[in-house]
Amino acid sequence: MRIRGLTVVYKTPAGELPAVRDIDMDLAPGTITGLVGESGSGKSTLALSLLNAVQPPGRISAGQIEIDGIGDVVKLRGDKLRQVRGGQIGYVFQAAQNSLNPLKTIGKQLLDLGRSHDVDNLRALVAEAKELLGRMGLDGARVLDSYQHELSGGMRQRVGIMFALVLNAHLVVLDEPTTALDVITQANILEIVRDIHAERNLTTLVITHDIGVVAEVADRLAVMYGGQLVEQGPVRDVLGEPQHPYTRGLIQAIPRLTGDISEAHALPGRPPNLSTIPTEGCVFRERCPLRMDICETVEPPLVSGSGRLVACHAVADTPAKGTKATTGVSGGLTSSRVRSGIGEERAAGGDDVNPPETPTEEEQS
Ligand SMILES: Nc1ncnc2c1ncn2[C@@H]1O[C@H](COP(=O)(O)OP(=O)(O)OP(=O)(O)O)[C@@H](O)[C@H]1O
Repeated sequence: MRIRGLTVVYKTPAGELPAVRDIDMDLAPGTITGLVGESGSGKSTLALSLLNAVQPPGRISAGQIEIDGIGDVVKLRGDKLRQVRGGQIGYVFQAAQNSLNPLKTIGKQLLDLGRSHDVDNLRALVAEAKELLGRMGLDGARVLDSYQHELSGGMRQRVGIMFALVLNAHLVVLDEPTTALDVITQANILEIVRDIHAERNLTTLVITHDIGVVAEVADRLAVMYGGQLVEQGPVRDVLGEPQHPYTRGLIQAIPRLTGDISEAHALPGRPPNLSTIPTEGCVFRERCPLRMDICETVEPPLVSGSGRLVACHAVADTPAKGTKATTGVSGGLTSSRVRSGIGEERAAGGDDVNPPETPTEEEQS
């Protein structure tokens, strides 16, 4: 999946405001990408766009979402769009454990899904559902005969995953798959996500505000703030050596089991909402310890280096003359790896480092 220039706006009393702005992102086949960010950063809006399922008062106002073999999802309408949803892209909704129909058994809901996708062989569909549920440690026949209130939260979440996969989707989006589950069930669900992803060679996007979840399952990590992607890269690199001050802040806010508890620092301030997202300059500057004058007016481009994409003036450049760089985040940000990556692009491409249209093969791997 290649997302280019994706912008999604919501109609508000102050006019249409972007919740997702000019996003470029690739989901490479066979990878699990984690998308993290605080509440309100635009994760669910981005995820719904992937199915062209943003509802009024929202709409996709610009961009393309190309999927191999399908084309641009943004342009799909009617029957074709309905077939792609579920058939090619499976979606496990936020709080999936509460999104089942309370008045119908799971089996009845499965048959409804099959009929709405013109599945001829409903018996085979039921067999596939049982097999998937069995694969996730459940008694398929019993679950299909149950109403949602007869199942635990973890069981319902597994039913949600079954619904996303039963039509053989190859691209799967899981929105907060483990929220509201206890830690044991959480670990269990993540193991299932990993196993089924590998077995079926899926392309998976896991949306979460919990970096721990991403560390468990993802190959790649994308960090979102104020409707924009501020850092992307291989999960180990981003977590091991975060470069954007927001990513660093998110990681520093996690309390450790070992070491000094006082080492965990909450990110100061609050994330912006639609009406307070800055319309020029850097979206993160209000909370940034490395804020410089340039951040007020110039939006930092997403710059690539060493397989990483980062949108930060402080990472991309030494502070320009006359700017006031505030220190406070140490290490990593000015690492020679980033500098040399950016330096190489400058040498090759002139003064301006523009966001790359397509990440290189090295970046994707
Ligand atoms: N139907 C809507 N109408 C107006 N604004 C909306 C609507 N849905 C979302 N928004 C706004 O869009 C922004 C992004 O919301 P979104 O739900 O995509 O974020 P999120 O990162 O998924 O948050 P959460 O983790 O809380 O679900 C927020 O400022 C939110 O208030």
